[in-house]
Amino acid sequence: MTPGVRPLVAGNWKMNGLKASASEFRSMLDGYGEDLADLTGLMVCPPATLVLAFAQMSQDSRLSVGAQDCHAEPSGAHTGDLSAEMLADSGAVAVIVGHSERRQNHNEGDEEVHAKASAAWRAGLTAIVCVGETEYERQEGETLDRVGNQLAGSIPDGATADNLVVAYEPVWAIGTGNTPTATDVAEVHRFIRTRLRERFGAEEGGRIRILYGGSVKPSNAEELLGVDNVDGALVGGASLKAEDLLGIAMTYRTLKA
Ligand SMILES: O=C(CO)COP(=O)(O)O
Repeated sequence: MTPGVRPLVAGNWKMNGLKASASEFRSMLDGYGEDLADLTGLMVCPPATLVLAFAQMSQDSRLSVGAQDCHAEPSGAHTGDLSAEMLADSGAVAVIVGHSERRQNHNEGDEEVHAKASAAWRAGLTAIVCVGETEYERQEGETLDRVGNQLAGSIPDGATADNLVVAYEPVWAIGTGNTPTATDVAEVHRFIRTRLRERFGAEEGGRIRILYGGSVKPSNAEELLGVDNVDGALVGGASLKAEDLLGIAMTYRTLKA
């Protein structure tokens, strides 16, 4: 945690969810009471097909809806792509960019992620920029170099605590059940915090949320979310079950007690 920073627990549904998932979403809405909302922000990033429906359902709640990717251009001849403006128009307030699955499956490099983050800002969305090392890079001792390069290359100038969230997601921890030790998480998050302060100023850089992502579940949330400079979680698999995502958010009851 970072003193004075409201954490965020965000669920990344990836390519999962049909209209029938609305009941799962409604359970999240119902479970996200005012007492929990006082402790942490809660967001669901469903597939783009559900953004509009979920945004409409959550209109009077404090649960927010994000998207998982956007194109860098506002409109044009890009069959199958969606612009940040379209996502904002559908009710998204944030968009994940540079997730490792997009970096790997779609060959997205830092330059493209940078353009997508700029597009998010142009449309008034918060950019959730993902960074993280592969297993090989960790074994070779290259973790901080890799993360440092991704931060420098993927985040445009002008980041603030409102328009940027950084998600540290070690690639080898995603969907594997493996997580780094709390000490390793602390080292990387401290490094990211230092870089953000250097680039965006001590105060603004000190307030930008840095989420941890990779096999977060209710049973390990307390250990991971309690680490210094960990300001919430980006949750994949466990976010598909309302009780698990809420269970992770509820960790803040214990941590703030
Ligand atoms: O990629 C992730 C979130 O963006 C993490 O996924 P898992 O929580 O399934 O490991």
